[in-house]
Amino acid sequence: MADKASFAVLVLNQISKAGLERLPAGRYLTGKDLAEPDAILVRSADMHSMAIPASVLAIGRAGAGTNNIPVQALNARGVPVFNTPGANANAVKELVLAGMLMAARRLGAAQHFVAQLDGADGLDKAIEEGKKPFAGFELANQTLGVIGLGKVGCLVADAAIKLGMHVLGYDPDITVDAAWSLPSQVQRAASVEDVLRNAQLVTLHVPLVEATRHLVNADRLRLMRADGVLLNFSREGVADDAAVVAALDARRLGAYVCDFPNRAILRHPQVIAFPHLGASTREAEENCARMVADQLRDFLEHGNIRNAVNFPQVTMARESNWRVAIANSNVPNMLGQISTAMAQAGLNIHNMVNKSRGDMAYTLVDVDSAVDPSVLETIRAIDGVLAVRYLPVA
Ligand SMILES: NC(=O)c1ccc[n+]([C@@H]2O[C@H](COP(=O)([O-])OP(=O)(O)OC[C@H]3O[C@@H](n4cnc5c(N)ncnc54)[C@H](O)[C@@H]3O)[C@@H](O)[C@H]2O)c1
Ligand SMILES: O=C(O)[C@H](O)COP(=O)(O)O
Repeated sequence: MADKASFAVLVLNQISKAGLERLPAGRYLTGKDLAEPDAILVRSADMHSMAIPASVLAIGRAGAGTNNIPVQALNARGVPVFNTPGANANAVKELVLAGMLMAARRLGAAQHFVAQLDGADGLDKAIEEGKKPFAGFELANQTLGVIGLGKVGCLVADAAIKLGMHVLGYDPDITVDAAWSLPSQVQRAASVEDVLRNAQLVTLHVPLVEATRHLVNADRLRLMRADGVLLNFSREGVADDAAVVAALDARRLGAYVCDFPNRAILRHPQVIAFPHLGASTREAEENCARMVADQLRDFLEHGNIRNAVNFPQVTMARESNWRVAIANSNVPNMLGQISTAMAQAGLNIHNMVNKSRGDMAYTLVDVDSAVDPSVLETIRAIDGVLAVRYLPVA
């Protein structure tokens, strides 16, 4: 493990230099072979099967989805999992637009047709004759259903309105900010079924959790129009791909645009698949890397928590040189026990913030003098305390 004034950060995926540069070399050691890291930076690497070292204090996901990270197990260790809400949303929106246009105008098949022409005499005739199967439809005046109106879904809805489409949106837990960001023309759907029944194109922008696994399944696919287009830029598993292929084969669905190829959909003529490219733009990679590095650094050095998927937002400006950060279960009398332990050690609390989210609570305490290690041990021993860190200003 790095000494007190520095931190080791294990980097599991390619993270943009723009972000790694925010972790100054004098204080941060970054690399892919660190045995006892203080933190881990990750994109889509699967961490479920990985033994996460006991030294790890935080995980930073340079992106939105955290289904590749064992968040529940990390809760029990009091380890926050940071992500970067919105930092790659524009990149995904643009690829969704590309996917809709590719499906509507049959661009993949049309390009394939041109690529296999041999350029011999009669090329013009071959082109004019051959283009007939690729006539498509225009997006303007079509209805797009957007399931999940978070950072990506709201941008997609807005872009679709600007293209002259009608938009039907569904999100039972839409945030106030997201609702404010939506154009007034977006219609509110009552259910997933409502969207599938009434939209020609349907795009999915929900996280993969147990409640959204196979959100679009065989029964629900039957509600879609036979020439309908389903777009999945959420995650593999949000749509039941076997059921999608069955619907395509039975001509009950027109096309499937998907960012998560797998054996079920590979080489299907009505599938347009990308190799998980939604966030793969220079801009998105830089945005995500910068955002996650800044959040990780603020946590490691000051205990502040911004954009953790499993912790409340907790930030407090430094007003003294001695800070203690405590993660604990959200149960009664934790604050009382923590402040009693401090008072019994003669520590005067200068400033304090405590917030909870679900089962998790987090406390930052600034005190007026240095904290003896024995006080930290006393706090660690309190039933329900998950993690304790001492963060003196060096
Ligand atoms: N293809 C890619 O490269 C790429 C890039 C970014 C995000 N994603 C995926 O897209 C997901 C969404 O990204 P985001 O940045 O918009 O996240 P977000 O957290 O801002 O939005 C997700 C929205 O889904 C809503 N939701 C959850 N369950 C729902 C349900 N059952 N029905 C309808 N809405 C539901 C939530 O209320 C939230 O508003 C991510 O979790 C990730 O899996 C993929
Ligand atoms: O959830 C996300 O942010 C995207 O799926 C991006 O994944 P990536 O960082 O592996 O490109």
